Amino acid sequence: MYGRSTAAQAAAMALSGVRVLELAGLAPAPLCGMILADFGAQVVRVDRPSRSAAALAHGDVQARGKRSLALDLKQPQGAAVLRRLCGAADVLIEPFRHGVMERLGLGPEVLLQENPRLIYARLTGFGQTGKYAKSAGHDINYLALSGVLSKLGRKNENPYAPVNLLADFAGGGVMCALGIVIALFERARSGRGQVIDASMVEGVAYLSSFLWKSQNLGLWSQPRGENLLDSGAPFYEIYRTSDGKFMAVGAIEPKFYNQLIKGLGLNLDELPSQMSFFHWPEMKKKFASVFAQKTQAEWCSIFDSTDACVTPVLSFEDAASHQHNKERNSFIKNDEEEISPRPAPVLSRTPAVPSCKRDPFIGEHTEEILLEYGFTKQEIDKLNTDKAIELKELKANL
Ligand SMILES: C[C@H](CCC[C@H](C)C(=O)SCCNC(=O)CCNC(=O)[C@H](O)C(C)(C)COP(=O)(O)OP(=O)(O)OC[C@H]1O[C@@H](n2cnc3c(N)ncnc32)[C@H](O)[C@@H]1OP(=O)(O)O)[C@H]1CC[C@H]2[C@@H]3[C@H](O)C[C@@H]4C[C@H](O)CC[C@]4(C)[C@H]3C[C@H](O)[C@]12C
Repeated sequence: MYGRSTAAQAAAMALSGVRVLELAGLAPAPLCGMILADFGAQVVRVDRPSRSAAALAHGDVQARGKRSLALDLKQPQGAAVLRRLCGAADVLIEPFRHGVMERLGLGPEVLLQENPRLIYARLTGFGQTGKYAKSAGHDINYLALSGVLSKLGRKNENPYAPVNLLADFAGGGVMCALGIVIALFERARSGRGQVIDASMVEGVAYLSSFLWKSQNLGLWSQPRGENLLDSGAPFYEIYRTSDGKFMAVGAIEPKFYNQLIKGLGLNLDELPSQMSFFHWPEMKKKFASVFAQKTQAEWCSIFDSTDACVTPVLSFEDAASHQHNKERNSFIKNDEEEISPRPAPVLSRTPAVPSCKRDPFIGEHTEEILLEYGFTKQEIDKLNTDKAIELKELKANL
């Protein structure tokens, strides 16, 4: 089931024994559940029965280490099953708009009444209150409303959202996982659960505290795309090489900047001062013309052993096979030969031991999970007959 480590190491993981119910949703909640599973939690993903079209739309590519229970929450019997599961669980992650769980009779008041130790995590875009609480949205909308998107993008171009990494994942899935771990820690002292209102707008805004707190440092006094860290500075930029690849330059401090200039074969005395904003565009052109003269590999051989803060921009394939990342086993391969990043951070004594198994089919573990949570075979058969659940008979690969 687990990585190349032993089952004993898996049992020793930091979150071992924590029971999590993750209601199937889009991107952010599945990452939250995967993080908890990677660090040892027993995560059950509650899927819509596969016969529902919506089930397919929520293909969970972050399903590592999870099991799947197919349950129709729209049926009273289905909602009753979830209530019973929550009575014996530690964490519930719900990824729906405000009001959905209440309509299902599964709001926090009900579930926390029945299990005061439950940690009820509500991962939304806009939060449980406020003008947009019931509005649909996606990463780009939350990033926009947080103010962060206005700071991203090059001079004279529209603001740029970096895929759906910042709001969905950094400000959503990861922030929610942090909230759950904090609540679990607090429960060890108080014995009580609580509701986590994880808004992606606020999560990504919180991540940007440095931008807010550094407004008066002169770091952001220029228009977007003309500042030190937002593609304005020639020494904090990306340059194309002669073979059409790229090098990332982050030589901020003068001691590193001097090594950059040396590596480029330029003369510091013949260049404007490093922090001369006015000269940055012409310096950028100069650096670009120099980087364009050599291949990425040639620049790596020049800069790899220096503190010039210059690194190759690697594709996923190259990142997984890069010497540094291989030396640290930063990327792992599962039983299906799929490569993906290993869990981070690395804990020295109780590291994450990610599952190597393939992702679960919808409803693959319905019966196993219900039996584990105390349902009888008769109850399960009745639920199946009434189509409140879906049992997945794995067809033997004959
Ligand atoms: C890969 C694409 C997604 C990329 C990430 C994207 C950029 C994001 O930002 S994801 C973050 C979205 N926001 C949130 O998660 C915040 C909180 N959630 C919400 O705001 C909403 O859930 C919503 C806006 C995301 C969706 O709103 P929706 O109205 O659909 O849902 P809710 O209001 O929350 O209500 C849920 C209803 O469902 C009922 N429910 C839930 N569970 C069950 C259950 N077990 N049984 C029964 N019923 C259940 C619940 O009761 C609610 O019912 P009511 O409304 O009646 O109360 C992907 C984005 C789009 C995908 C494509 C698309 O779906 C079309 C194709 C579909 C096909 O099947 C597969 C291919 C697609 C092309 C598909 C491919 C990809 O998945 C996408 C591109």
